[in-house]
Amino acid sequence: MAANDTAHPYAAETQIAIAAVRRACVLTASVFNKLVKQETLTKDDKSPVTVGDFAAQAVINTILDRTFPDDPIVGEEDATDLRIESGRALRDRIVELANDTLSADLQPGEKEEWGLGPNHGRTVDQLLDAIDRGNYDGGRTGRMWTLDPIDGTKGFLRGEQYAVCLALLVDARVELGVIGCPNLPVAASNPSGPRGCIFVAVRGQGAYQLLLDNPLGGERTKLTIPTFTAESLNFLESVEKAHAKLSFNERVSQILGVTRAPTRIDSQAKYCALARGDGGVYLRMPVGSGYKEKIWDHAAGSILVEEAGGVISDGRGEPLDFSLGRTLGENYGIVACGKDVHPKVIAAVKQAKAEEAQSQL
Ligand SMILES: Nc1ncnc2c1ncn2[C@@H]1O[C@H](COP(=O)(O)OS(=O)(=O)O)[C@@H](OP(=O)(O)O)[C@H]1O
Ligand SMILES: [Mg+2]
Repeated sequence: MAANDTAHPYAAETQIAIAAVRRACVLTASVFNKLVKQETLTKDDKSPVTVGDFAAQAVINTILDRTFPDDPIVGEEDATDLRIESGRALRDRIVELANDTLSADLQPGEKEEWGLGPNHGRTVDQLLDAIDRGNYDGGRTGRMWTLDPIDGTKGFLRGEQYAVCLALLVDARVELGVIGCPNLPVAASNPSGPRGCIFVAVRGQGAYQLLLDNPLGGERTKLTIPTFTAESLNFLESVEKAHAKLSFNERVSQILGVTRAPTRIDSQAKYCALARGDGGVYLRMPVGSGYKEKIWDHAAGSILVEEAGGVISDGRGEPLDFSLGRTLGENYGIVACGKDVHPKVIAAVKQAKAEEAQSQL
């Protein structure tokens, strides 16, 4: 993968996606610094994340729309609540923030004609329409983007991990994934060191980590999932107990003989950590609430894992099916890890499921 090389398939899409995700990361980081840190919030006040979510989706969709106007987008947010009178105050903050971000100075590698840079302010209606470009229902054929403007909303509010996640799918196969992680340490070995990474993977071209500050001109690290022994393997899992069955993970790790404690990280930053070898297995099994995983929560992460040499499937070993609309409707859980470990994890998941069924008799 060469971000600046237009001879590669998806070279233009890659550059636009990196520029769009980077802008959204700058926006969300500034929302955190201005609103989450400084505003007096009640514990359950989600308004900063709401402002950040909508404004980031407006910015990314505006940038995508400018270069790829025919591409549909499956985005997490829609602007219905912003179009009514009671949404006016929120809408005004979002419009101001999105326009500030869209009109900020160009970075090296970003181009004026991509719709970035000074004098590209948008009207309220243009920005609401940009948010609603994310209303596509998904499907089996053609190109489509998936977008999660702030994945890991709880992590965002805690000042921990969250991710801006963008992927391009063609005929329901992920071809490009870009994930921005503003709070992720550049090196896991130096957790208090510099933070802010962008992860990029293009089908057949590998997976890379770039620096959020200087994604097109700075250092690029090729990512490969290392080989793990049972002793060195650890699990990457959700922080929120309602999102994955962590007791099940514990049993699977016992069956595998894992000795290291799990690492809990919010959002698709788990896929990024896996791709660069910070942990050996991302396991996410449903809690049984009937929740269906959303395609924007896994598309970008899945190609990152595959291009780093790993495998991703559901908990039964079946490939993820991105063709069924906005959810992974037919899949059951997620298992992502290195190729050598994958069959063992699937076998351990099946054993743990069988034990669970037995105990419920
Ligand atoms: N019930 C349930 N089960 C499974 N997954 C759910 C559920 N509810 C939400 N979500 C989705 O989880 C996304 C957050 O990602 P994680 O679970 O990996 O991170 S976290 O530890 O919860 O922060 C989160 O993404 P964001 O909403 O973008 O934060 C949701 O898409
Ligand atoms: Mg999400």
